[in-house]
Amino acid sequence: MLQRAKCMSSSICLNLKHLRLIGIPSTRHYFRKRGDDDDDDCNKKRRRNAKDEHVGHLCLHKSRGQHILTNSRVLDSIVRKAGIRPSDTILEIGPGTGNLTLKLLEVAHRVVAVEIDKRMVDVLCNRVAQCGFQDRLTVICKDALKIEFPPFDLVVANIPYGISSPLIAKFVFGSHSFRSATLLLQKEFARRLLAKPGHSAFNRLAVNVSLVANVEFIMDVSKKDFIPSPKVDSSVVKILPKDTVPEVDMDEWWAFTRTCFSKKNKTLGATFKQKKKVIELLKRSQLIDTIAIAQSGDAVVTKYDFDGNGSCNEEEEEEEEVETDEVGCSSSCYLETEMGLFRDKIVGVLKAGGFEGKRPSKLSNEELLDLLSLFNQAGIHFNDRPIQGGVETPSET
Ligand SMILES: C[S@@+](CC[C@H](N)C(=O)[O-])C[C@H]1O[C@@H](n2cnc3c(N)ncnc32)[C@H](O)[C@@H]1O
Repeated sequence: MLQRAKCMSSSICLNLKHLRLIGIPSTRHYFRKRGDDDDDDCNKKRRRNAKDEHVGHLCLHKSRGQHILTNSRVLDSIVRKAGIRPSDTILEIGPGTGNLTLKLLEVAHRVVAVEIDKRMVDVLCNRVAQCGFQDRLTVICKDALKIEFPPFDLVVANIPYGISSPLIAKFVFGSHSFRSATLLLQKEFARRLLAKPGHSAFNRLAVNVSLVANVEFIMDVSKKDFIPSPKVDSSVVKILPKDTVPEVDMDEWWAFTRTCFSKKNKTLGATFKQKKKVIELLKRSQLIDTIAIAQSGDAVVTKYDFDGNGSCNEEEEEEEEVETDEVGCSSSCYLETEMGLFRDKIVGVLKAGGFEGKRPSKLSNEELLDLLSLFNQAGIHFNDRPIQGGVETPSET
């Protein structure tokens, strides 16, 4: 009994401290009754979710990346490193309870905060009003991935890690011009963003982002600096859009890097000789009728083995019913010839550019751009979508 009482009292002390650190005055309950929440995401089901954490009466949802940064020195460093001018409008994604927002409002002209969770918005607005900053804060209570951002000069944010990739794509490939984005990210993700060709972390994310922006490492942040502590450490990076970007159709570039980096350590020769890739490219390059490919594509994939590793055998060939055209050649036969020629064309481009034995993980953006240009000149295309006006972003950076 005595032990239980002790345990309860230490738990209360801890909660009060947490409330203060995440920005909620301990004398005030923003979430008076646990079942009284108007955000339907904080319903009973979610509260029962063992992954969520309660701090006082505040239920923090891990699924929404609700880890509140509480180390004041780290918050100050982020604001200092962001290079904010007094005239700047800052876009903050996921302000949470407002620890970073208040620091931003001390130095910036205006903050536009996009927060999906209405409970967080209530806490944020109350704190900001208490500091007298309410006239310089605009809060948008929406999903940051689903809205059109108003104009801004800088992004400064501790973002939910689950949306890092699409959010960064939205910034760097979007239509807004801005000076920089200072972002707190999961450490491994930050490493991938910063990776250079030849580094084990170098991947499609780094390739795509580095085409249009430079990324600088700012600092590492310990998991202990958050409430609740996440499982992973974090890093702050600064993304600076480049003044000039290569003239390349972005849809084509994204589709090209998706193909190249599907197996980033394979040689380009091996990747591009795969029958699946040849069929995809042939289809996209519109050298044969797309409907014909759609109708006979499956048969072709199992039947013709361009890279020597497939399951082509005579039985399969005999069993398959194929329609013959007027001159007596089957449509499969026609496709086989077309694809053989097309594969030779692809290999020819790779050889001519000296790329056949090279691996995507070691290529610079300049080399990748050269290769794409050689492919396009040869009539080989990667993108099957109509060219967009530059606002659309890749589904997966
Ligand atoms: C890592 S917390 C950061 C909180 C605060 N900025 C800080 O530093 O302590 C992420 C915040 O983003 C919000 N969030 C999650 N998904 C979001 C989305 N799709 N759009 C906008 N906000 C989102 C969460 O509700 C949470 O408040």
